[in-house]
Amino acid sequence: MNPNPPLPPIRDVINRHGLSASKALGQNFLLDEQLLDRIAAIPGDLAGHPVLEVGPGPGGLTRAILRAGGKVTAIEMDRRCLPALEELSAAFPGQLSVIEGDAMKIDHAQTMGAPYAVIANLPYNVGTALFVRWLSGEQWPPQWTSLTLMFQLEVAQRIVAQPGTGAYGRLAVLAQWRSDAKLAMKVHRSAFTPPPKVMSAIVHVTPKAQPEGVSARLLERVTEAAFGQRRKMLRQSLKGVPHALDALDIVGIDPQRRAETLSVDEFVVLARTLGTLG
Ligand SMILES: C[S@@+](CC[C@H](N)C(=O)[O-])C[C@H]1O[C@@H](n2cnc3c(N)ncnc32)[C@H](O)[C@@H]1O
Repeated sequence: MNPNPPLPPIRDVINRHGLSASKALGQNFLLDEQLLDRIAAIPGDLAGHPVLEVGPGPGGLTRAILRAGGKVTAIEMDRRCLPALEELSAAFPGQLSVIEGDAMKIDHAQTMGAPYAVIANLPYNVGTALFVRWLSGEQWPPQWTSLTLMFQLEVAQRIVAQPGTGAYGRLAVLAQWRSDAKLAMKVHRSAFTPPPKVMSAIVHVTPKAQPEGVSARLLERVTEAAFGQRRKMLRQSLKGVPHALDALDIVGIDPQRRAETLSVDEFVVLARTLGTLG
């Protein structure tokens, strides 16, 4: 492995391959190599570790992951980026394979075959949809060992939010009930080319043991109903979920409380009890 082959600045790669940023594909590129190396360090030691990178674009973050020793499988939708990624693959022999396609339509676990870290700087809508997918599987622990993902700052804050705050909701419960989710780094909008309108942040998620006897699907059902009418009391918002009011009674949660006052653990206990009543 050659950790530091000489590479042209990313800006030159972008210019040489005519990779003008496409708004439709949510392209905001990171060019600062020091920043990229710091992002690639967030998951911990990547030497020899399989990494799934979604949306490599011209390969800025990709080269940082390769320098850190990761064995990268990168899924990119924009075929204009493929020649630049091929150059990167040649500079790091045997370390990078590129799949042209839509990451939403690809089975990641099957593609990777072994435990893998996920690293991605994606457009907001795709990032959130994939995040929900990575966290929603019934199989736990999942095949991914960590998620290191760039989000709009406001979305990152919703992921790590604590009860009693306006940001606390479905995303927080989903991210925290069987994972640790941390806001690892804020990234100023000026770090991107072109700069987006809002600030960004990187969230780092690692799986932890799943609480016994709780179905991911049932927990999702409860949080969807509870936060779907977040200003209402639970006795109102959970009315449509069979046995939910009985479950509140059994576990001793006051039905006059609102969703945002319940801790993640309380949601877990509620879903576990619901599972025994169905
Ligand atoms: C915000 S840019 C980031 C590019 C690069 N990783 C960086 O950090 O500079 C997002 C990239 O994701 C790609 N992309 C968008 N939607 C995608 C999808 N559904 N599947 C795979 N790649 C996608 C875009 O083409 C673009 O290259």
